[in-house]
Amino acid sequence: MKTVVERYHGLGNDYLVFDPNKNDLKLNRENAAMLCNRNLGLGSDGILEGPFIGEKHMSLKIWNPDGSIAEKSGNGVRIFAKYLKDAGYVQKKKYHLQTDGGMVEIAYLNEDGSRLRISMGKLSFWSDEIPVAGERREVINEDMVFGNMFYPATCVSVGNPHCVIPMDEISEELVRRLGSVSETARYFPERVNTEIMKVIDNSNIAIETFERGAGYTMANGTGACAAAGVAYKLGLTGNKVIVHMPGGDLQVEIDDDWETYMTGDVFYVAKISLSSEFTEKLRAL
Ligand SMILES: N[C@H](CCC[C@H](N)C(=O)O)C(=O)O
Repeated sequence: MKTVVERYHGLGNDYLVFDPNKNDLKLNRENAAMLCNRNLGLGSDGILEGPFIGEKHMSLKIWNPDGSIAEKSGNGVRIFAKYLKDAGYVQKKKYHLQTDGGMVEIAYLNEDGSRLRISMGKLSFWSDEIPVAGERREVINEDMVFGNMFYPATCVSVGNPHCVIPMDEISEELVRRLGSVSETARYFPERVNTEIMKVIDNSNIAIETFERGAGYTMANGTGACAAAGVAYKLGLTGNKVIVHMPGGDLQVEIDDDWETYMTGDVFYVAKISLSSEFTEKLRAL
């Protein structure tokens, strides 16, 4: 049986969709990492495995390129929803999708499903829900030491853990340097996604992101929601912001009980058929 995957990206954050209903290869942390390897495999910021058809809802499994599992991915769920439409799994314009980080609601905004609005669930700043080590508290503007410097960190769960640091100037170089330390810092029992954030005005922010289990990426959907939530929590912006990232923009809206909505595009790149030699190599891992 040929192993076939589909490549999509959301604002340059690229994913492979692996449908277990069409492939007999079983994914594990080793072969998922090999598939995502940009030299030895296909290269990707992660794998979206599914759909798993449940009684009431479909679900997916999100693999990071280091082989770890992510509870949620914002670009990932937009891409997966586009795949579900492309592959004929869904006819509705609105439905719920189950992730390990909670239920999200998908809404297609155009005919081909390339523009979507996702309700990403409720943000939580509570340490035990992110998680952040130490006594239970909201983790707001806490001085955290990364490397040999203090940074004012506000941490938030979007279903996956985020550490957001407001800065006057942001850059790829800075988030790579900081994120490679913060990802595995002692504060974060389950590691963390790091976003550095520049507030432009009351309805615009810019971020650079270093993802847990993936490193630097051109865009981060849950990261955009996390940064917008932190900017709003700190009173730096209103509840509707455009999040500017190197790969493009996402619109984020936060309602009164911290339910968060993300609107953005995705792009279908290719259907890829793996060689039998590579499939056998993956099967042996
Ligand atoms: N690496 C992240 C998951 C993907 C996040 C990002 N690609 C997104 O679009 O939300 C984690 O381990 O939590």
